[in-house]
Amino acid sequence: MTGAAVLFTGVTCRYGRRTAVTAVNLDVAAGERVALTGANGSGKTTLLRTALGLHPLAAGSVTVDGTTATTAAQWTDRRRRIAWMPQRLTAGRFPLLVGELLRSGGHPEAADEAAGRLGVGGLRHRALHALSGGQLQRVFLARALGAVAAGASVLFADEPTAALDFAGQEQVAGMIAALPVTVVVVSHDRAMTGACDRVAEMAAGRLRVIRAS
Ligand SMILES: Nc1ncnc2c1ncn2[C@@H]1O[C@H](COP(=O)(O)OP(=O)(O)OP(=O)(O)O)[C@@H](O)[C@H]1O
Repeated sequence: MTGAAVLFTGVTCRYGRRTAVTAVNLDVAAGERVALTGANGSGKTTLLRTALGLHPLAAGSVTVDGTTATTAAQWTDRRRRIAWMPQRLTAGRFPLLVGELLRSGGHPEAADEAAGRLGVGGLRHRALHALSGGQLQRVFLARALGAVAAGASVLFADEPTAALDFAGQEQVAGMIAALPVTVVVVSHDRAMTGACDRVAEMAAGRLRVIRAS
């Protein structure tokens, strides 16, 4: 048992024979906001995806709210605990509408309300693959806010402001920082990293430095 809301211990991930993440240890306290930074390809996305079960662990463990995930039921529970904002759409041209994605977070009303605040409320009947990068990030955040309203205690966000205009960067960073959850956010945007308590920097798959923001 641990006091950390999210605990990475010796996390190592591989793509084939190539190691992308090496022995990462990171503990994130409940309610803390940690920004993950570092060079392109340093393993930030892979680290978050592993905690969500989207990429296998080669070694180490990840606990969320004190629990590990191995069985299918535990993974389902893990995904309910974590609201996830991916960097981009990885399901390709799967015919999913914005409204369907918003509902999938578990709290359609909260997601709809957030979509309205984020200026994408009118896009419910649009196919996801027909959105611009910035519109898609706003929809992902609205879904994540729905997931938080449905009970998620953690937000993982991968470059949530990267495709946004300046006003959007400020708005989204502010909305993420105001959430009453534990946050791990991959970002190089000052508005976002400045709203975090700590910055953890990765280099070549390893966690190099952790400092106060
Ligand atoms: N599906 C994949 N197959 C093979 N290698 C991959 C795959 N995804 C990522 N990699 C490699 O794993 C390493 C870590 O990638 P990752 O996407 O985790 O880095 P990142 O720090 O998030 O990068 P960025 O800042 O560019 O988003 C990189 O060398 C990348 O090329």
